[in-house]
Amino acid sequence: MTFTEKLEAAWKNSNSLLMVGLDPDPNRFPPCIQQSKQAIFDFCKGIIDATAPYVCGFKPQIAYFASESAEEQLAALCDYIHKTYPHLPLVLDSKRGDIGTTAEHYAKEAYKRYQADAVTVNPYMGFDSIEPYLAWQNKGVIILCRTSNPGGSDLQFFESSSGEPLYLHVASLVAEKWNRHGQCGLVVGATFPEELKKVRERVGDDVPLLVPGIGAQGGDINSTVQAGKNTRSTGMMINSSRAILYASSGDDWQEAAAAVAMQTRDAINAARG
Ligand SMILES: O=c1ccn([C@@H]2O[C@H](COP(=O)(O)O)[C@@H](O)[C@H]2O)c(=O)[nH]1
Repeated sequence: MTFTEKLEAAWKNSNSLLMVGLDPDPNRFPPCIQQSKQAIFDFCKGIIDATAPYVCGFKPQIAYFASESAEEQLAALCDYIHKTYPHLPLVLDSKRGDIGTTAEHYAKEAYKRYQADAVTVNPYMGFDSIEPYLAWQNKGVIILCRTSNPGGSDLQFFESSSGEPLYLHVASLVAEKWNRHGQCGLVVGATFPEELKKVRERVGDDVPLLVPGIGAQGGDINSTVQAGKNTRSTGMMINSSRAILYASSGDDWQEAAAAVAMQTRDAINAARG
């Protein structure tokens, strides 16, 4: 099964466009978890089990694991997701970008070591830096387009000679040239619904958008869904990390995370119409 087939099935069967981001920060773990030798694994597993009924997938952010020398815990977590929730796509957020020979190893890291269904990548070094990911024909390649952070405008709004901003050029390149196996997606922030709408118009129905920026970054759910949905009222993995992970720092952390995930899914679904 390809990444996009798995994602389509998850959207339909879970009736959810919500993706939960796994950004484990040990300083914010509840006290009952902090003593564990594998606290990062235990915390993320607790969040995954609590929120799985409400999501279309999970997005671990590799930096949170690597900075704590917890790559083995990330690998164990990815294995756990695959075995326990085989219907839910796993998107590794690593935003890699390098020359082809090195990119081959980043692709192997994502798809083999971590068994990711898809990985985020940075397009700034051009097609030969993306090509090694495309060699894994069933796997997803989710390319940064219009990121959610304020500084994203510094470069992504830079205009080409045709007057087109760089982020739209990236959207066209991906949709028209790079998407060889139909497994490419784009990252577009919920904090910029106008640009999200332009990207959706540019790429049509079949390029999935990974949309971070609701929750802790303040993106509006209704505007996000109106701007980014496709004609089937799907097409997005709308990510929320901190607002769900740290909904409570007490003993009720799992219940609180589940409640926020359910509310967020319901708000997204209400906006889908
Ligand atoms: O443009 C981007 C691309 C990726 N991210 C990542 O998404 C989550 C957002 O976390 P929140 O706590 O929901 O703000 C995080 O892992 C970022 O690295 C993004 O925010 N914007």
